[in-house]
Amino acid sequence: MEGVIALMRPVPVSTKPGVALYRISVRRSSPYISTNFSKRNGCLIRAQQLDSREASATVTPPVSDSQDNALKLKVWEVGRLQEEVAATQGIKIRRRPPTGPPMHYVGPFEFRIQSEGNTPRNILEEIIWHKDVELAQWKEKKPLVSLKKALGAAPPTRDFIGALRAAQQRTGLPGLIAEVKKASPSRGVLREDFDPVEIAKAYEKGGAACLSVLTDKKFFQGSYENLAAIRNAGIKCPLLCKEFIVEAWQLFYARTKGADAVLLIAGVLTDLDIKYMIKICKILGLAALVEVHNEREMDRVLGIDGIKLVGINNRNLETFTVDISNTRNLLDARRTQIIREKGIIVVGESGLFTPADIAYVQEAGVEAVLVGESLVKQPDPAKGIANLFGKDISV
Ligand SMILES: O=P(O)(O)OC[C@@H](O)[C@@H](O)c1c[nH]c2ccccc12
Repeated sequence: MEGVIALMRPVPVSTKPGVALYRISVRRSSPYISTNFSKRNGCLIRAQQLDSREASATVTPPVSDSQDNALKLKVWEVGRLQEEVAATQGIKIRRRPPTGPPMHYVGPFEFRIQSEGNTPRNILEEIIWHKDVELAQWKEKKPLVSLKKALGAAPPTRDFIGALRAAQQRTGLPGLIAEVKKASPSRGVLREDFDPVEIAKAYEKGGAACLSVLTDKKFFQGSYENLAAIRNAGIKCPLLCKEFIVEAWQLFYARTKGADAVLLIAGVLTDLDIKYMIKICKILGLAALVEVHNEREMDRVLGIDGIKLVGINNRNLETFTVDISNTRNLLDARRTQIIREKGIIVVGESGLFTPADIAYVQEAGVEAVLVGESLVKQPDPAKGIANLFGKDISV
């Protein structure tokens, strides 16, 4: 079941008289299910599967002669299957309907009707749907082949996890991932005079082990230019590309912009997606911070091999409520045992403002923290770090 992933936008790749060949790409993470279909005598025939991984969708001859309708039907069917897979894993975030909101026709008029099915149900879903639209444009501009070429020119990766461990050993406090974050949907603009490189330098000076750089433009006013600028400014802290990743293409892109680590959100990605992306991260030398928010997500992630960094987000990305006791609640004795056995580092994320907050999550078992708002709002973010930890951790 997990091999079934939502399709498809048919792209004509060649047209000979009587035969039309289409490339059909899956919507989700997986380049391995790009499949060619050809149309002969009004029927769709699977012509070639480009990779050995199974794509379970098969195309049956369309009932009508309209190839377009048949494809749309398939898109819908496979999309439904994908949602079923996600639902069995407790994932509530749906992916954008691949064909966009459905059209309705009344006589000669054509219009879209808003319904539960074509309207995002919460902010995270809205972000993910917008990401799908953005991605379609980016991939057109920079197809995977060109990104793969650009990888050769990317700066080398630095050891994100090693930097967190070293900081924790040096200070006896959780290693700090300081976030370069201009704005967020829940808090609005956090800092008007936002100079990402200056902030990053201040974080490094203040003792941050690693940095997190928001790259989402629409909702967080971030950018990949910020990521690349920080990387090129000689900052030594390893960098996390803070993005809403739904496709493997984004991993390649992040790497070409100098990322050392990426975020994978378990509330958005199925187990299969996570496993697949972790493999690609390994190939690219990227660390993966896999983020969970609830017990179900935590247990899914603890069941996946190869994960070394798990973030517990204290903020619910669907409702924006923040509760730092979430970190403690998810780290009960049973899970803590698994985490120790697997050598996982847990990162406490969001809503950390005071030395008492840091002590609280450290007591709960985290070895690293991810902090944005409370640092970025300080006139001098380096001093902000000392205030947050209750002491200077730069030396
Ligand atoms: O600004 P805060 O409350 O310190 O939070 C930082 C970080 O945890 C938060 O930005 C975050 C955690 N997970 C995310 C996923 C996407 C965007 C942002 C986030």
